[in-house]
Amino acid sequence: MGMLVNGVWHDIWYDTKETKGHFKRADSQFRNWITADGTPGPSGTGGFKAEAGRYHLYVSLACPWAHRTLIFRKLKRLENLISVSIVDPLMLENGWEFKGKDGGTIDHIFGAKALFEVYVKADAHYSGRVTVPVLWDKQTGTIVNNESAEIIRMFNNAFDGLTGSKDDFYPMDLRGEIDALNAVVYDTVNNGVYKSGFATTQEAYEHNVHRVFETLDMLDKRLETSRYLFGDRLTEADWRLFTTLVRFDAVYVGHFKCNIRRIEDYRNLAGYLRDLYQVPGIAETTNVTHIKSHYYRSHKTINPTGIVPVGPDLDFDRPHARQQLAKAA
Ligand SMILES: N[C@@H](CCC(=O)N[C@@H](CS)C(=O)NCC(=O)O)C(=O)O
Repeated sequence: MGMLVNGVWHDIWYDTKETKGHFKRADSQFRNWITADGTPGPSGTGGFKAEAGRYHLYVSLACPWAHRTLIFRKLKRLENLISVSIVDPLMLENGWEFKGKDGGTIDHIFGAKALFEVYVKADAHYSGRVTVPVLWDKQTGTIVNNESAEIIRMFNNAFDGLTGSKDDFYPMDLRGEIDALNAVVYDTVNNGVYKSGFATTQEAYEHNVHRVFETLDMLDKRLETSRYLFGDRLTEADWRLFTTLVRFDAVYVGHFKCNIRRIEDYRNLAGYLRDLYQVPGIAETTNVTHIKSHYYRSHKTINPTGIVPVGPDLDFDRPHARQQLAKAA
């Protein structure tokens, strides 16, 4: 674990001294957008036109943020248009590395040993964390964007003219409501589990872990009568929640101490999670071995022995019976 300072790698862990034990996630720095015609998107500059074979995605199969982008690449039929490199699950003194084994790949673009080398190629003076996902432009030789929330929005429609896909996970009439729910789920669930797990004071941990479960309880109620978060329409809000839920019982309950309840204990969230997992293509994007091995072996301050628990027994293929709700709605 570490970061780049003016293009030079330093092996340092998150500093929580100035925030009374609270973990604060830094903002992503590359914020350009791929658009259908290359005009600028909501932030950054233009020049990134949707083209087959031009872009490359760097991901970790362990990372919930990167997982979002793999899901959208799959659902929006972008696999033949956008290539992928997969880092090794262990993130230690060199940060994310390419090992080319056990489900990870080499760096298909540069043959780099570590992801920080790719950041330095984009900006020789980059200072900041070296995170996945990274969306790379082979044509201009730079990082287009390293913020998953924005990458999935690009994938949702920028390439539709090339793929013919009509699926829209951010429909115009729901945008306001999706944004509002995303904000709560991001703060208290997606990032909430990290704020609980990376807390270094009892107070910071307790504050955040209660908020995780307040939101999960609220979502469980919402899903009592609704198949997905917005009725029978699958939206990006569901996929953003999914990548945290699918990791929850395997790592967040134990490793991040989010153990008030398990997802399996929730009447509706448990079936909802299986429903999403069983959407064609999604199981292929989910790698529980990478997930467990990354968290338990990379965060030495939380789990110094690096021992990976054997359980729990997870079976996301069990029936979920949530189709009934869609009919009732
Ligand atoms: N806001 C970013 C967060 C990405 C992120 O924090 N990824 C983690 C892996 S789950 C990472 O690469 N961390 C490395 C580090 O912080 O040094 C996004 O959603 O794309």
